[in-house]
Amino acid sequence: MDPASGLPAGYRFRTLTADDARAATQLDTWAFPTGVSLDELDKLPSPLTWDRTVAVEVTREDGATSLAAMHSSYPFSRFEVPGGTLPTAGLTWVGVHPQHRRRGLATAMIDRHLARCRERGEPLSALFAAEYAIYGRFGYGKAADDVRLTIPRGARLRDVPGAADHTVRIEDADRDRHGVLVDAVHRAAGRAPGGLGVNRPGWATRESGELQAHFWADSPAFRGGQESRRVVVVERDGRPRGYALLRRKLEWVPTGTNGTVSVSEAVALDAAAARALWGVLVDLDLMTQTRTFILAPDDAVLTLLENPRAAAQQRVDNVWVRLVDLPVALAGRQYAADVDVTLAVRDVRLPDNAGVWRLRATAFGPASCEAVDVPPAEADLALDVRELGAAYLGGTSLAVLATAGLVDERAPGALAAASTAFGWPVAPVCSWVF
Ligand SMILES: CC(=O)SCCNC(=O)CCNC(=O)[C@H](O)C(C)(C)COP(=O)(O)OP(=O)(O)OC[C@H]1O[C@@H](n2cnc3c(N)ncnc32)[C@H](O)[C@@H]1OP(=O)(O)O
Repeated sequence: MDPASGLPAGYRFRTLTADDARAATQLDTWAFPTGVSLDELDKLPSPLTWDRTVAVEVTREDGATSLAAMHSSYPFSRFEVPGGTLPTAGLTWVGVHPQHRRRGLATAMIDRHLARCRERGEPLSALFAAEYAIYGRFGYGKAADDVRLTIPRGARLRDVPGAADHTVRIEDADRDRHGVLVDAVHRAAGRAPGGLGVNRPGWATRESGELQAHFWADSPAFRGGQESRRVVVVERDGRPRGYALLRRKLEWVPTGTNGTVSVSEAVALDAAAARALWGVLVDLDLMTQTRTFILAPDDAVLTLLENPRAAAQQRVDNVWVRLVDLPVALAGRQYAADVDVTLAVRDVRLPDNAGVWRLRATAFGPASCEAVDVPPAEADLALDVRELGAAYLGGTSLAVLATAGLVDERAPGALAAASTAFGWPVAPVCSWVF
C-alpha cells in the first residue's frame, strides 16, 4: 500500500475534468447496472462538480490507463442542521469497478474525501447509502428516515381553513418556467417547514448549476413507461405556496383502468397549501393510487389523511451524516434544551475528533464545544463518532442508541438530558437522493 494515498500498489488518484464525463459514466454503469445504455446516459447533463470528482486510475497490462474507481461530492454551502446551516460535502458517485473491488479502493477514497472536507472547511459530510452496510465503518451514522406512501385514490383529507383559497396549475414541468419557483419553495420549506419557526435538518438545496441541469433533464430512458414529468403548483394571492413533481401511468384492465401517480417531490409551505396540494394529488382522473417518493416521517399528509391506515407506508433510511470537524459541527447546531455534558468520542479514521469534549448550549440558543482534559472513563457519555452522526440531525435518540449498547452513560441523568437536547421538533429529511 502507498502510505501517501492509502491505495494498493499500481493505483493512483486523479481529479477528473469534464473531458472524463463519458469514462466516469461508463464506470458508473459498472458499479450501478441499471440497464440504461451508456449512450443514453451520456446525453444527460452530468450532475458532477468536476474539481470535487476523483478517480482511481490503474495501468493495464497493455499500457493503457483506465478508471478502477471514483467518487465525487456536491458542495452544499447551506445544509440544514438543527437551528442553522453548515457547509457540507454530499458524498456521491462512489463506485468501484467489480474487477477491482475489495482491495481497499473505497476505503482510500473515503479517507481522501474526509481529509479534503477538512481542508475545505466542511465540518460535515452527508450521503445516501446504496447499501446499509457500507458506511458505518467510515463513521457515517444513519441520521434520518423517510416515508414512502401508496395512497388510494379519493382518500379523504381533513379540512384546513384557507385551503380553498388556493389556485392550482397543472403543467408540463419545465426548468425555464418552473425552476426558480421550485427552488424558492424548496429552499423556504427547509428553513421553515409548514410555516413553523424551526427548520428541517437534513434539507439540502440543489445548489450547483450542474445539479440543477441534471435535475430538470427528463430523459425518456428514465421514465419506466410513465409520461413526461408534470408539475402541480398551488398559489395563494398569486404567490406559489407549494408544488409537486409527478408522472402518471395508465393501464387499461378488464375492470376499467389501473393508474398510478408517482410523486417524486411534494413540498408545501403551510398546512393550507399542503391540503390544497394533496387534494389534487390523490384525486386525478383515471388514477387508482398515488405513490410518493421521499416524504418526511412528519409530513403534513400523514396527519391530513382521515384514515392513514388506508395508505401503505414504507420507512427507508434517508440521509447519513459524518462529523468531519467535531467541535465545529457540535457548536454549529442548536439544541432543543439546555445542556452541559462531556462526551468521550472514539474516531479511528479522524483522530482529531477523538477525545473528551464538553458541549454546552442553551435551548434554541448558542452552543460551544471544547476539548477538555478529562479521562475518557470519567466523561458523562461515551460513544463512537458514528453514533454522534446518527444523533446529529435530531432524528435518532441517543437513548435509543444506548438501548443497543451504542452509547454508554457514565453519569446518571446525562443520557436523558443529552437525548432531549439533541432532539429537534421537526424530523430530519432530505427530499431528494444525491
Ligand atoms: C454515497 C454513495 O455513492 S453510495 C454508492 C456506493 N456504491 C455502490 O454501491 C456501487 C457498487 N459497489 C461498489 O462500487 C463497491 O463494492 C463499494 C464502493 C461499495 C466498496 O468498494 P471496495 O473498494 O470493494 O471497498 P473496500 O475494499 O475499501 O472495502 C472496505 C470494507 O468494506 C466492506 N464492504 C465494502 N462494500 C461492502 C458492501 N457492499 N457491503 C458490506 N461490506 C462492504 C469490505 O468487506 C471491507 O471490509 P473489511 O475492511 O472488514 O475487509
